[in-house]
Amino acid sequence: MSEPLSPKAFPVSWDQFHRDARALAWRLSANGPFDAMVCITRGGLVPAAIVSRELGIRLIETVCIASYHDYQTQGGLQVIKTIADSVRALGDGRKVLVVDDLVDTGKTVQVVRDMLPAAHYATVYAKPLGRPLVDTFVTEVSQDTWIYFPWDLGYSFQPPIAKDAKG
Ligand SMILES: O=P(O)(O)OC[C@H]1O[C@H](OP(=O)(O)OP(=O)(O)O)[C@H](O)[C@@H]1O
Ligand SMILES: O=c1[nH]c(=O)c2nc[nH]c2[nH]1
Ligand SMILES: [Mg+2]
Repeated sequence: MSEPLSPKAFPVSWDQFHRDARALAWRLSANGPFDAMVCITRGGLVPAAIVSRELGIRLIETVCIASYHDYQTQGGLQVIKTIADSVRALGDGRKVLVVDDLVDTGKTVQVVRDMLPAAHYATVYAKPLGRPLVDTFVTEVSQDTWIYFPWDLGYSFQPPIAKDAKG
């Protein structure tokens, strides 16, 4: 793996992610009710499970987009699967909630906004460049921060902070 491009790290535990996703659901409860949810895979699958449970949303669809192919480097956006007809049949998306784990540059959310312009866009975390593209989020981190999600992490030895200390 190459050196991180973002110097700051924001690691998120499962507990913290659950709390933050539930906080997102609390905020969204003022905007609903929603007839359907679209989650942007894969990262959006996890908050989608938590938010749909809290808000009682049963029609859940995916839009499958990949863009970060090489760790922290964004490549061309690939739409692997577009939004299903069951959601398109609801119109321009006025009562549809679109969920993702985070918005960074905003390019991913923009692609979905072009498909469903009137939907409500929500992410758990946001960075400044992408923030204007979402309607609701919980926590903002700086643009030079990389968010480490619990599904990408494992337990490993941490060297002590002081260079001469022994672990
Ligand atoms: O705002 P942007 O700069 O477009 O980046 C945000 C997107 O990047 C990540 O997805 P990724 O493409 O890495 O795929 P994944 O969800 O399958 O991990 C993340 O889950 C967001 O969907
Ligand atoms: O795990 C991730 N952390 C991030 O900060 C990020 N930004 C875009 N894509 C991302 N994936
Ligand atoms: Mg994603």
